[in-house]
Amino acid sequence: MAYFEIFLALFALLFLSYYCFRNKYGLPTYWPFVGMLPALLQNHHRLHHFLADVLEKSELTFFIKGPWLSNFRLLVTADPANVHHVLSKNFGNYPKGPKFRETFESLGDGIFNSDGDLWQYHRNMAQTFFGHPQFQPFFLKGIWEKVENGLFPVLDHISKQGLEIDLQDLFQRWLGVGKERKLREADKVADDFIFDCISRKMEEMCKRSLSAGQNKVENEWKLDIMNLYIGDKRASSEIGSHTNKFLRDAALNFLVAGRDTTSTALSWFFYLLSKNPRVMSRIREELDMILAQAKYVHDFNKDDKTKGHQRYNYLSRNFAELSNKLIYLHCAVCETMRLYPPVAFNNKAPMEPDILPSGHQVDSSMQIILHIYAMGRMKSIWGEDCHEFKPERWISNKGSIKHEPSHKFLAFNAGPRTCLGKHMSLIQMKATAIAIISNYDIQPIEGHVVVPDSSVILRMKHGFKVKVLASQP
Ligand code: HEM
Repeated sequence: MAYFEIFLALFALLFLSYYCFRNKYGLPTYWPFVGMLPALLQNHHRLHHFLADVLEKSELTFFIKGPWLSNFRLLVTADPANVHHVLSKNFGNYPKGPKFRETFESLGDGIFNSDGDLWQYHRNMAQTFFGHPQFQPFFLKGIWEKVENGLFPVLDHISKQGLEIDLQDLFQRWLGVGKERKLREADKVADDFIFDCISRKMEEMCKRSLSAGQNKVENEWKLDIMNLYIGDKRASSEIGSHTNKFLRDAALNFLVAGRDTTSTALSWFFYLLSKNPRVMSRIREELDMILAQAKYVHDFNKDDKTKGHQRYNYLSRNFAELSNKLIYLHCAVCETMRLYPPVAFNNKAPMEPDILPSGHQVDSSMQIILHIYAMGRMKSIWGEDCHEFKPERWISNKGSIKHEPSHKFLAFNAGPRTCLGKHMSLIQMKATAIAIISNYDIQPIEGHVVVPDSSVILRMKHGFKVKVLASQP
């Protein structure tokens, strides 16, 4: 009997708490002792979507409080004015902070994990490297080689054998072909690989500087970012000595920066195309129109089975001159990253108390989450049709690409820490799209469910299962 009474009392307490504390607007409830933890746990499998719902209902900013006595206090925002304030206007007050560093400890002292002088140092090095006049042609040549030697043979094999594959997995492997792939396997292997590269580079550089003129050596170094670091004379005085560990951290950060983001973006791009055949047709039309304008249609006939291949050959050989004509393709790529930004959120730690443009007060006991995924799905930012995949929203009345400010389209971050690989990855995605769209049809496997994971990199939780067919003329 006593048990029954205890049970009744507990039940009554729970009911009363629910009645008193539940949030009537569908927002997470703040419970005694446990704070908002229950709502987060209940939605952990669809966290980004859940937070987007919450932000839509709460004028774009919401304060999440954890259990009593814990210091779990998160201000989540999708408000472009707040984003602009944190990432640009008051940039100095919002470093990544020590918690970010703890979470991503394996990235060490690389650019992602650093603030202040160390960050500025890495940023300058990377800008010198990516801004080198030889970089762009060097990078483009690398992409086409990777497509022809790495991607086509695999896709041909898959299509001839009629195999089912996970496209997300394929992109991840393809962009991590060869030595880089080892990075995925384990931290230890990653370290061994990078340390090995560093010592080989140091040896090579010593030999070269003994045998060649100094000017020639310096020009070559700039095409390899690690050589740039190793050869940097300011290093020891400005940021401490260039130990192998420091060089390893620098290298790992650049490898991680480009690989997972671009492969994730490409996976969502082909997923959205498979759901929107209209967009796929418009991209093909655009490619054909570019060929027609270039008077490259002379020996095509309608049933020419090599048409796709010829289209690819022409576009890849002339990509540098033609890339600014790929307007619809560019818009489709941006639209993909609006709905599925490869980096789902950005984390900041205020140093001094501040008031955000939305009126929310922040201080050093909190973390701020700039929710990039949610930002792409807010009606107040992108309009009533914000959940639709519509590349046209990126095209201006004059037919050119519409510029959206980076604090509204945050996929590549904004302000002084804007992504340094933005231009590069857009080129890589458009080139890969041309290669695949010209030569293959990607057919999703029926019944396979594609949903985003809850992690910071917005990967597809169960991948993207497809068949690859050689494309019909
Ligand atoms: C679709 C592809 C890409 C997307 C969506 C993307 C997105 C981003 C985002 C959101 C950040 C800010 C991260 C943070 O502050 O925590 C970032 C930073 C960065 N990205 Fe990218 N990125 C992409 C490709 C690349 C590529 C190919 C590179 C070249 C290696 C690159 C290099 C960097 C670097 C060096 C930073 C650090 C900038 C800094 O802290 O000053 N990214 N990127």
